[in-house]
Amino acid sequence: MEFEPFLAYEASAGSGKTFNLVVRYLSLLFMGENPSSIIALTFTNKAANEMLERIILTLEELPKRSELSQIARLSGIDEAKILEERPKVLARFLRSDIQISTIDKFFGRILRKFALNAGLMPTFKTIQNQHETALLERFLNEVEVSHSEKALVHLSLLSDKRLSDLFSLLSSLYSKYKELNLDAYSTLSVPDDTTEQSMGIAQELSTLVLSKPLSDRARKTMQIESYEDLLGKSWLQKPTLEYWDFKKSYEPRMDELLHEMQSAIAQQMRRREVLYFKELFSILKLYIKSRQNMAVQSNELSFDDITLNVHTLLREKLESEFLYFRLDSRLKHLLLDEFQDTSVIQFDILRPLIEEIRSGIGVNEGGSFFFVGDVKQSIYRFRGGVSALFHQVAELFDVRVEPLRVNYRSRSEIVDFVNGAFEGKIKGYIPQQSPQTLSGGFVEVLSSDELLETLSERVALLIGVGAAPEEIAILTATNKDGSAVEEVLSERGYDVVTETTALLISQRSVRALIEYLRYCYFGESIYRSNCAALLGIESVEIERPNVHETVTTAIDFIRRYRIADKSALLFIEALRSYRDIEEVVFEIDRLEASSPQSDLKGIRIMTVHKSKGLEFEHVIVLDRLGTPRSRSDAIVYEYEGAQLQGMHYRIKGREALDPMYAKALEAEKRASDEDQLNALYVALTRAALSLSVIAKTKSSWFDPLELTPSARGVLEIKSCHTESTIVPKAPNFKALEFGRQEESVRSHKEATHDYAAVQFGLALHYTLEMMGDFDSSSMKSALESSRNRYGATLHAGAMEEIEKRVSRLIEDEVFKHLTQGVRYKEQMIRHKGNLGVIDLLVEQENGWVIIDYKSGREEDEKHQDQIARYREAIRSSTGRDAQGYLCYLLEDRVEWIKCL
Ligand SMILES: Nc1ncnc2c1ncn2[C@@H]1O[C@H](COP(=O)(O)OP(=O)(O)OP(=O)(O)O)[C@@H](O)[C@H]1O
Repeated sequence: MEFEPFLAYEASAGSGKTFNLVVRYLSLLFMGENPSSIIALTFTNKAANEMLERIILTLEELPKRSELSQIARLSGIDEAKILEERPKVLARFLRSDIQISTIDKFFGRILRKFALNAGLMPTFKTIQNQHETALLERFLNEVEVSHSEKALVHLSLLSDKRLSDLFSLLSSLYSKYKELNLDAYSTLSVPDDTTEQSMGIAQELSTLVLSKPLSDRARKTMQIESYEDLLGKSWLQKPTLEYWDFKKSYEPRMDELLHEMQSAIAQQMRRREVLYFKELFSILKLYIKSRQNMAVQSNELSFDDITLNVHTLLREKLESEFLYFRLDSRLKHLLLDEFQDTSVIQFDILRPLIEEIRSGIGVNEGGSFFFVGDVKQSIYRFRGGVSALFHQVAELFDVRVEPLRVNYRSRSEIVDFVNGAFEGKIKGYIPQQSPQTLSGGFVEVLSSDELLETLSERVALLIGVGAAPEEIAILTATNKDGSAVEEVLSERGYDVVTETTALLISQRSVRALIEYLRYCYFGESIYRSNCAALLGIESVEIERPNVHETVTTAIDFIRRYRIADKSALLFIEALRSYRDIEEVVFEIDRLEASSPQSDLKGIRIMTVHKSKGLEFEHVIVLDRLGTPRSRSDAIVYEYEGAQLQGMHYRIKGREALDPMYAKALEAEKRASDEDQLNALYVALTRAALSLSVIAKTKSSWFDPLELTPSARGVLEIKSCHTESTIVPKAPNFKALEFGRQEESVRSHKEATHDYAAVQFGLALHYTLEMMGDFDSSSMKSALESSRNRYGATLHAGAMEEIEKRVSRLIEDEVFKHLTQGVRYKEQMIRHKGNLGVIDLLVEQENGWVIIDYKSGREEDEKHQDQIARYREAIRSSTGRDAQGYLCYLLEDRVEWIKCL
């Protein structure tokens, strides 16, 4: 293998595209290239951060990394020499202006450089979305000034849309307006109105048909009250009237009239379309103007604003040579990840840069262009991503495209499952191979109508067998579903990481720092107390300093309180871009940067879209919680490869009358089916060790894959869960819930690697939890609930065994004695940062009794420690004595251990 300057990998998930990109990046470094001459771009912040982390980690651990041999092969430098050079290369890399970022941020940097040429201030802020109401106000103002109110109202009427819907349509058109010819409709003549003509033909047809002997229902449907009524007739959509009840009375004249009427109606629809686009485009122009003015005035730009401004600047205003001379004369190597999601406009901006590299002249001599992607994972069509671009670009720049066939991410059971699910479903799907070293893994497809319940059980099971929370990712279809999952899991005591909790400003160390800076600025003691509470200490001793230098103040603080985790350091970095402390205290809540993955503790919850490019040990993909909304976009876009060929106005029933429209609609449907399959492909290819798919029994998101409930492989856990807390948490005891079943935390306690035993333990606990009283009638109904819930996953005879053990328990004299008093089942406690569930807590006259059930005798000592912790927690929070018992519900007896 030698270094090929122009190369692309088009390959399936987990086949090492990003891996190879990192290898290539590092090879360039070892070949002596300056880090600032290499740009590596990807789509999401997460992916960019991960790429950076991967590069640093690989450099740090190079001697034992598999990348080493690859770098040696690619760069032609031998391994010993590479290792010798490593400290130097790492030091230089860390000192350089590293250009690894999202494509949006890269464009942001370009725009900042040329802001004045674009009529903007270089200090502009980037924001997620423009301020809706302010924008609406400005837009309506613009409409008024240009006397276009009528057009707006007309448009609203034509499309039967509320202003807010129209406004979001304008916003989505804004991002692609450069692909549209905004003047295309202004000169187009409007087809004649054919309503009357159609009604005339309809009446003639009606008279003709009604003159024949007909069934009552046929007679009824031939009565036409109005034009709208006519449009609703199902026979209008048919190619001929020689069908159904009309058949007997059919004569050819009927079809002549039908076809004449159909083409008149089709023309009327085209008329509506032309009128619609004329109005829409004139209004769109006003919208674009308001967006642009607003950006200038507020000095805030969204990523769409940035991209469009950069495009105007580079492709319309400046000479590109001049631009790239000024942009960065050092740029020589371009590496693009996830290329399938590049939009036409983004590519158009990058194009001169690639041309420059391709021309290989001057400073670009020896330059390179490398891109990787997977068309099957193209999921940003709605945002303008055009997967067809991949091959077009390869052709345009004469780049060799190579496949990668081996999956290095997922265990073989998962790879086989994914192959089986998508072969024949995704066009041209090539099954992936597994290396021998990655055999095994676990896949299950569960069918359930209680999605969140089943999900909690799966989480409990994974934690129960020893998975660390941060190794688990739950992928949902929408953000809303993610919030529902977050609520359920948090309620059950799990730490979760979502997009919001992953924000840098949500991290405890950063929040403590912010409170401290606020204290410095406002001098109010509340901020000081907040800061202390966040640090878990009595009080913050530092006196309020005189803040001249925010960054230095922040550094002093983190040194003093030893909170220098990665998030705090990254935050210090972010602070540098603020003008002064005043800007920090008022603006910091809008900081959108995320925390490094390694600082985040808890189960990951994210949408499938956000999971692209990422990998996790255990993945649970959850079906849609709600029913999806049906498509109601006003416009049907028609693409030919990456080029937008046309736009059609969506009208119900139009496809039967207008073949061009029918073709476009069909293509759109295919593309949207493909989007759905691609999203599922992304979802099912994130897991390394285990994958659980939780599907609804009806109208499931997974329907296109025709999955059946099944399980394959063995669930084995590689690593052990270690907890590292950066900031000490304040010890507290909090009675969270009474009478709730908390398997999640409970499963911690019966950590066993045997799936059947875990299920048995869970079902036994559940039965005891469900017993209102400890008598046999309560037991019967509790057993019933337990059977419903666990029946399918238990081994044969397990329920009977549970019944036997529970009956023995409720007859047990010690049990009867210990449970005299007020009983709290499944009492959740939090103590010293640890979460636990006491199976049964009894309040007696002379103190508390803690009972913890166990179904087996393994790990005695661990259990005793646990009880000791519970006793301490109860004692310290209630001030009363607590006795702890382990209650072993064994096969042949009940055994008690009193913990001292
Ligand atoms: N040649 C290789 N040798 C060893 N490990 C590899 C190799 N290639 C990839 N891997 C590992 O396999 C996993 C998946 O690789 P990577 O993330 O690069 O795949 P990808 O093709 O970018 O996936 P996706 O399309 O899902 O983004 C990573 O953990 C990576 O370190």
